Amino acid sequence: MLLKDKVLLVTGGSKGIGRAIAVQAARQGAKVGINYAGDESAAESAVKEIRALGGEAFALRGDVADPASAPAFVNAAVEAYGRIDTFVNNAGICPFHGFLDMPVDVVDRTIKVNLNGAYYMCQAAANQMVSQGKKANGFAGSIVAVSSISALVGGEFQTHYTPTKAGVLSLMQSTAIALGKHGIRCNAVLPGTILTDINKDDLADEKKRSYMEGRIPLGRLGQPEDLAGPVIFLACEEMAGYVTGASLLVDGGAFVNLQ
Ligand SMILES: NC(=O)C1=CN([C@@H]2O[C@H](COP(=O)(O)OP(=O)(O)OC[C@H]3O[C@@H](n4cnc5c(N)ncnc54)[C@H](OP(=O)(O)O)[C@@H]3O)[C@@H](O)[C@H]2O)C=CC1
Ligand SMILES: C[C@H](O)[C@@H]1OC(=O)[C@H](O)[C@@H]1O
Repeated sequence: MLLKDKVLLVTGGSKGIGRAIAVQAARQGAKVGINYAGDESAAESAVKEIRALGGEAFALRGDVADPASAPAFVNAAVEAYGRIDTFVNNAGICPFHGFLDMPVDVVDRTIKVNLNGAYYMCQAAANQMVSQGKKANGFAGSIVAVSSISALVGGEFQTHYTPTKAGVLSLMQSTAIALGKHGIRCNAVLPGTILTDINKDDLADEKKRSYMEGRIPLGRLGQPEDLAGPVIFLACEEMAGYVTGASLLVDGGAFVNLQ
């Protein structure tokens, strides 16, 4: 088991990519904490799924856009498990909308959740890891952020969203520098198009869905579970102890497929 007795927290862990990470972390021996925004029954079912595997989990409601939600989540984990080892910043929204008539509140909310929320959460997690100090092996913890292929390429209906994903990637690069001396590694995963609630409506358009599928050399859209292995790898100090400031595309090859 790659994360035996480690503590892993994940924001937006009740559904989609975050849930797949939480479940795989529990399979790998981690004790898990899940943050979610509003859907209590999804969070309860994620906790139930982990406990059914014999794992330990708790869920805490909190809007990541609220700076107070970050210390609340970290403190709840410390109360439950005594420490944190890996923090996965995953919560995000993508309300598809055209550029020219983009409402101000949609831009502001997307930035507050995806980028400001990532900043507050990673900062709170890092402070906890620094206060725990380095272990005998020199590591104090790791942070993995779910950025996106959209950090590197654009989207007509994602002009408010893609800058937040580029921001999250940049945040991991700068925190890798700021936190290296504390024994904290910071990395990003960049998913391609993964089938979750976030794009259910967008991909209900069959024409768009088959266009997106056609762009992927591996021949299929992603599943949330496709992200779990890469995140666990980056979290695991035995496997990825010299990896920090890195970004890992998990997109079935979509990014490199020009023609
Ligand atoms: N799916 C994809 O194709 C891709 C997704 N990503 C990124 O992956 C991450 C996860 O997305 P995905 O799994 O697809 O999305 P889902 O919609 O399936 O899940 C989103 C999760 O985030 C939570 N959440 C949403 N807003 C907040 C908030 N303000 N505070 C706390 N939790 C919140 C949701 O909780 P609740 O339901 O309670 O609101 C839910 O647990 C996002 O950052 C997204 O940008 C990146 C590239 C591709
Ligand atoms: C939500 C989209 O389907 C998804 O979000 C991303 O970050 C990817 O680039 C996809 O566009």
